[in-house]
Amino acid sequence: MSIAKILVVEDDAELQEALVDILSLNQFEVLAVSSAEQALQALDDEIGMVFTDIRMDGMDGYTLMKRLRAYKPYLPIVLMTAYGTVEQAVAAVKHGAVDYIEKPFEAKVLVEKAKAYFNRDASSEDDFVASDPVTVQLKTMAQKVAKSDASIFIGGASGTGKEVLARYIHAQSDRNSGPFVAINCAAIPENMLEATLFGYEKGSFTGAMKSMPGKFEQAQGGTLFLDEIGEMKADLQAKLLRVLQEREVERIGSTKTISLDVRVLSASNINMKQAIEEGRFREDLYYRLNVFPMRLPPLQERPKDIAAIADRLIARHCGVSRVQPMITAPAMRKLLQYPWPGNIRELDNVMQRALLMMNGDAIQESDILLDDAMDGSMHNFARSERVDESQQNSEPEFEETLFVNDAIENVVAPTDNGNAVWNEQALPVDLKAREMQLILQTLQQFSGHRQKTAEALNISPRTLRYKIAKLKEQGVDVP
Ligand SMILES: Nc1ncnc2c1ncn2[C@@H]1O[C@H](COP(=O)(O)OP(=O)(O)OP(=O)(O)O)[C@@H](O)[C@H]1O
Repeated sequence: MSIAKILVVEDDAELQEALVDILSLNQFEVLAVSSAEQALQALDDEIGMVFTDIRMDGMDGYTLMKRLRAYKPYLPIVLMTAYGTVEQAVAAVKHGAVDYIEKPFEAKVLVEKAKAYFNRDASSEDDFVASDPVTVQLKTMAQKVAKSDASIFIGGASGTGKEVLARYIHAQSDRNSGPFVAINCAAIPENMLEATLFGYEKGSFTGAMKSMPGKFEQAQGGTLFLDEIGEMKADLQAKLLRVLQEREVERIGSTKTISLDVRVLSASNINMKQAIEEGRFREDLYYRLNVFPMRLPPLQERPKDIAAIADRLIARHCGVSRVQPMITAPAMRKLLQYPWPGNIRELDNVMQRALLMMNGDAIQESDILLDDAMDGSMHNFARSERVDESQQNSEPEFEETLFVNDAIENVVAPTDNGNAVWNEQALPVDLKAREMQLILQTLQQFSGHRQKTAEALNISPRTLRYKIAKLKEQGVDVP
């Protein structure tokens, strides 16, 4: 839960005290100051909303609002206005205040405003948003099964929310005061996965400088979530099965057994039945993990989730200090018509882009930049280049705008050795950055082979050379 506070700026001591009491009684954290100057000093990342008086000695509420806006463009600011200044307050709303309250006001009006603008339900990352009948049913099932210690296997494509569901099950269980430990079995180097899961003693292998508890031990009293379990190699599958059967673990290099009180949840996006048939996954282990199977359908199969999850993602990215924009009907229609191959993770990216693109207080259809449209633009772009080249220009024509350069700066993160690496997380919204990403991925795919990369991208080797030179200028490590 966020520790964000409401800042109250009021020079009338009695009124200030009353405001603090009302808000505190309604579970808000409050910080009160008596002047605009003090408010500017008090401003920090914990301030999630401001109620300010307008007429104060020194700097007035309007000026304060403008100054606050400069620091924090999305901070909700509510002006408290006396009779006679309402018109000005209305004008101020046009210039950035989210609302105003006319004095004298009832306590409930103050609380309503606080709830409306401050109460961004970042309530919990653990909450599993479900609005579609399919997921509503799944959620009800999760609540019931959470109360037992049964192992649950969650199937579903990448980005459908398997980890979110696992966290939700933990949160709903009697183990929720214990730890939730998640490990992605595919992300840990094969030779380290055993040590990571079971722990090791100092000196048990080269590099084991000190003893370390494994994920099983770390999850004592709580839940261990084994993600991408389908990627686990056969010998480790056998060891995992033994640990699950005996409910005890031995660290590598130790003969001491440690009893376990851990509930195991697991997930995979591969077809486990097929993996078993092909001998890649042990059937006995699968049945131990799969006491209670759950499956998250692709987002496309639960369209009623789209609006609810989009709202939650927006709230998450706006945090407590930005007014949450609404999604216009045409924008929502666009979201509903898209097939979402990347599921909720892709929806998340699209919402983040929309928040960057939007102007005003609502997300418009044009702010929704879908991946396939972006890839499409990339191909159109490549085609238009070929036309340029056929005109025998000595150098390809590119719109190298400042925006492009900014975008590249955002997607490359410098490393310790001064080189830059591609930072997928920081990928911004514009098409050029996507284009550059595509070039790098294709280069990697063909181990840096220029000719093959150019062919795969359907651009000429000369264009590719030009683009690589541009990337290198930006400090990107090109394979
Ligand atoms: N029901 C939901 N409500 C809100 N956010 C969700 C929901 N489901 C997924 N998300 C968000 O979508 C993103 C992907 O979810 P998650 O990591 O749980 O997917 P996954 O199926 O485990 O993916 P992978 O198989 O790639 O590990 C996360 O940002 C998560 O917070």
